[in-house]
Amino acid sequence: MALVELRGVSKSFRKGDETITPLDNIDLDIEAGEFVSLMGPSGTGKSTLLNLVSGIDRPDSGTITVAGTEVTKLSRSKLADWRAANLGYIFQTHNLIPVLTAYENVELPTLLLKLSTTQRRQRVELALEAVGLSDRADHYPRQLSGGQEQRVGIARAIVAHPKVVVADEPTGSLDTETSEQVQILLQRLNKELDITLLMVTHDSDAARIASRQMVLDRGKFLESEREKESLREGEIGRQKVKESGAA
Ligand SMILES: Nc1ncnc2c1ncn2[C@@H]1O[C@H](COP(=O)(O)OP(=O)(O)OP(=O)(O)O)[C@@H](O)[C@H]1O
Repeated sequence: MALVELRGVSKSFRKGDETITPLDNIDLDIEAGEFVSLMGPSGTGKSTLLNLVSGIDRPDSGTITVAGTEVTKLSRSKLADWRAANLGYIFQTHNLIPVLTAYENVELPTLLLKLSTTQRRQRVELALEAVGLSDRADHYPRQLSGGQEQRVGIARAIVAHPKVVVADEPTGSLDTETSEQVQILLQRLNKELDITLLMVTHDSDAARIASRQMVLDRGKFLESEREKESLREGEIGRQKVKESGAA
């Protein structure tokens, strides 16, 4: 069985009189140790998919199983504990708490786990070390660069040793150089720490660092390389227009 398994998953939302179906009866298998990137036009349901895999939202139909646990069957209270122990979430804007130091921000998810003080400290120190920020442990977010803040966000996502880490446009608000550093870091975490990653991105360079590249469009995953490539080219075109300030 794959580490993440989606079977017949559908999700719709109502917008006024209209029903939109970002995910229409989709299947997905992600094996342990894989790094999967997910691209697709804006509004196609990429974030919706991450929210379902992480149990933040529930599908209308279908099942989602992560590391043998059928997430779709868990009650709301069980889901919170399950998520704390099994799932890491990297946001586009790191969402760090400004009044807490880097160390305290990374420590937060571990407070939901049954760990001794020593175990907790070791986990936080290891996570900060993994992202190369041991020397910034006492710094507050405002004392860090954008790239360093994102690395703290990544340390926070991996500190509980989750089975899966989902990332929603982790390089979306970074400049090119910092974005490349974060991409290298994610690739290292995947290869060296064997962290299974599902990353949504609009950046085709970031998508290429993944071991498998998927594209979602109109409720379905695109299968053929030709379809995927033409969609990616469309994304690059849109990105260039945005960068030139024409949009
Ligand atoms: N809670 C909600 N209530 C109503 N509509 C929603 C909700 N969440 C998402 N949607 C709609 O579902 C569609 C898919 O949204 P989603 O955020 O998953 O897209 P996306 O592919 O991540 O987009 P982007 O690339 O712009 O971030 C959009 O039309 C969005 O407006």
